[in-house]
Amino acid sequence: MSTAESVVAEGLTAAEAKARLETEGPNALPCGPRRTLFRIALDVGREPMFLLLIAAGALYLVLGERTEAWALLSCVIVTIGMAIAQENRTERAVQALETLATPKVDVLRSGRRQRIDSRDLVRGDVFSLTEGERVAADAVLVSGQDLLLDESHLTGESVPVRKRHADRPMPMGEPGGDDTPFVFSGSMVVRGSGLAEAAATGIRSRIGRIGQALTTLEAGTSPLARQTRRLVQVFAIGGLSLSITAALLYGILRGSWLEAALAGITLAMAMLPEEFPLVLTVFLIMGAWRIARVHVLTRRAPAIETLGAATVLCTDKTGTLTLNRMSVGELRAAGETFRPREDDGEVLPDGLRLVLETAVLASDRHPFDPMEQALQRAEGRYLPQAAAGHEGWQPAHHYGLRPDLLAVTRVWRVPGEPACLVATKGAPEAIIQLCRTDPSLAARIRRDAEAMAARGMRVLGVARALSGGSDWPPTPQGFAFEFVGLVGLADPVRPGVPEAIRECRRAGIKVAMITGDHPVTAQAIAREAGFDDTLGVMTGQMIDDLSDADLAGRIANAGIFARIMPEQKLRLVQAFKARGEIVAMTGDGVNDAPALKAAHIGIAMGGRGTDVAREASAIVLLDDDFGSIVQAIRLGRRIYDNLRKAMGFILAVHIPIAGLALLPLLFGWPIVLEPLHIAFLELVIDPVCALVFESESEEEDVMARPPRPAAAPLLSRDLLAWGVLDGLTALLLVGAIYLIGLHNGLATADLRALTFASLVLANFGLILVNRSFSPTLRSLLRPNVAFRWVVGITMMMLGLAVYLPFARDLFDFGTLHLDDLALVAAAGAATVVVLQFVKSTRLLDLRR
Ligand SMILES: Nc1ncnc2c1ncn2[C@@H]1O[C@H](COP(=O)(O)OP(=O)(O)OP(=O)(O)O)[C@@H](O)[C@H]1O
Ligand SMILES: [Cu+]
Repeated sequence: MSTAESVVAEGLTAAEAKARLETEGPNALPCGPRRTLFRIALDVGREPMFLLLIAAGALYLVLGERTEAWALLSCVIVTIGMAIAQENRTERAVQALETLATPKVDVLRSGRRQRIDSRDLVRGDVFSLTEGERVAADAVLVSGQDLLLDESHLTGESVPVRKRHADRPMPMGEPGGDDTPFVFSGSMVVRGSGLAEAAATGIRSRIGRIGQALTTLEAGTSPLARQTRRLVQVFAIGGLSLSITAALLYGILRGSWLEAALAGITLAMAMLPEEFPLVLTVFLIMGAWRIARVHVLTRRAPAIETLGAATVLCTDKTGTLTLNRMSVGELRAAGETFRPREDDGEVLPDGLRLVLETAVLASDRHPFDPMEQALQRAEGRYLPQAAAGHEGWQPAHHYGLRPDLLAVTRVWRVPGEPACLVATKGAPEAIIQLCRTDPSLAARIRRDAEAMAARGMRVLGVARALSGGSDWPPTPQGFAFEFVGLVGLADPVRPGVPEAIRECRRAGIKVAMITGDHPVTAQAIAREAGFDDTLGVMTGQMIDDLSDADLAGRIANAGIFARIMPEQKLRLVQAFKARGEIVAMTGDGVNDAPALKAAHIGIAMGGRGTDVAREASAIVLLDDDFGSIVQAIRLGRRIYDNLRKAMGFILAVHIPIAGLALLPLLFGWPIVLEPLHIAFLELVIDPVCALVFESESEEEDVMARPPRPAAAPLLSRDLLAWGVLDGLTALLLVGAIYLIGLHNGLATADLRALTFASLVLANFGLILVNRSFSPTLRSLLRPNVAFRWVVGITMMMLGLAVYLPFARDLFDFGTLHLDDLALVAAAGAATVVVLQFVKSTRLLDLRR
């Protein structure tokens, strides 16, 4: 404390702090609204099915039919359960940023140390850093002992950085790099302690600014959820008006208003499209699970539907397209070239020793970076003596990678030497700049570097300098560097990537590479990976020089974006979006977060990504493999297809149910479907049947057709027509059986059992013809385990309902005889035959 007090005597006074708190706001990040249990209960209570069941149950109670009433009310529990399960799924995206806030902090106010809520910390406050705690605000360190901070949430660098206190007041700087005095809100103090003067709090802090950028960008609501809601609305309004009309007619014609109400409710239940949202939720949850099996984690359910519509896929290069398994592929200096083949007895030419040695000296001693690891391995192989010789050298200083200078510089104290050795490596342009080489040498270096890059290698320039003192210049530009040579690092393209890219191209998806690497390297890798070579290259510099409108115009002809800074990714996403593309984008760093959030599908890297990137993304790639993205897209298309099939099916099955509830009412025939039957069909049989589509395998052309237009409706005109046709066919067949039974003088209970069973069998027929968009017999018969299960379970439930005395009484079923069963089976078979014939005429295109 003694040092601290000498630097910052007193800290703020209470009055100053209070005034600042009022003008600048609390030191906290805004957090998203949370759903309360009350809200969920309220939403469930508004479910129409819930209300109808309760109404029907209440009417039964009034009518004195206890058993029916309780059976219906137990269905209420089923709806509540389903609704809560559905609610629970929504937006569980935990805000990592929120949890970063520390609750308490020690501050120095008027010379006294006191503990306050971290919310109340203001700019200018002197506060303490403690091991194991997160830093409360962006601040300049004024005293500190042996401080190590984990800044990975800002830099993505998982190795903790060392901090050194400032001995004079200074403005805030950048995160990353050792021995700076700047600490940042949300970083973890890994070791040591200190005092710091707050420079920015709350939303003004760096993490707050990122959080700010994240919340101001619209994530966009799921178009599918919106469409489903509209579908439900249209159907519900239609169904309700029909039900009310029927109830009024019934009441007027027959005079019994209580029964009229019951009939109306029955009809409404029959037509209520409550399965639509249910199926959507289930398919998305199951879809998330399927996608997880190809090592892709879904964080936001809507991403699954959007995946299938993606038109542009922007991907990182290193680690996603390539293995990030670097090896030294070439060394060059003064006309000499060496390409390691890793044979025994290979020797490194003398003229290239210095290149490799210097490159290693410009690396961490225990490197984390795969490039630096590769350099160290090469040194161990070709220069074991040099590696051993550097053991005793002491690291003295370090300059990290910066957007404006793509180079890493390290200063070493050499035992027995008066001067320190400064080694640097980085992008050739950066090294040329550092060495201030004359134009002819610069031109030669560029030529060499490009020749190496053309072989797909990442090229680093290497330079060295000697430095006397211990007073290091603020930037590496302060040293007198001398150019040493070039190192090329090879990073093989991931196996499977060329196939995955070919698949994307066939599926009409444009793949764009976004890389920080040199354009020539990027192009070489693109060629190897099988990118569309008619597309050009754009660099970060070119992008900076273009207006948003020009960028959106030019971007269509580019497939490679090289020397891009993470901050520029957001503009690229927005330019693609301005062209109406559906953009999927990968990223891993903190700076990628706004772009990931802005993309339709943000894809974070699970392996090397930061938490912030993950939180901003819709999906996380667990194995960082490009191939997995393409598999996820393929699954996304399949899930969407299956969802459409299920929606078509649901539309269809409502028609016979509603028809059989309505027609007897109109014509004065015996009523066979009562609320309980309908509840059984609607809450048990239909949803279970709809599940068959979830496990339906993909259409043969799933990756051979262009992405569906983003605005394409879920139920297209053709699919709608097909669904109605399906339903009418089923109604016709089941209605015919009902009339045959009626004609043969069956008792109402027997007729009810017959009709109900035919309805279930016709349902199976509808499943079969809806399983594929294609009319081939093969697609009709392809295996689907779920279908067998559903048929088995449904038949069992039907059997129990018809033959179990208790259930038979509850459902008011008569007996089914053998000839009845034959008729029932015929209903199912006829549905398939008729509709399969219709499908084979190909008058309707169900695919879109
Ligand atoms: N450890 C390092 N030492 C020296 N230079 C480096 C180092 N890391 C990166 N560079 C330089 O900075 C450039 C950009 O690197 P960066 O890591 O930002 O690329 P990136 O965007 O991750 O690229 P990619 O898309 O290939 O993953 C590199 O091409 C290289 O020239
Ligand atoms: Cu329904």
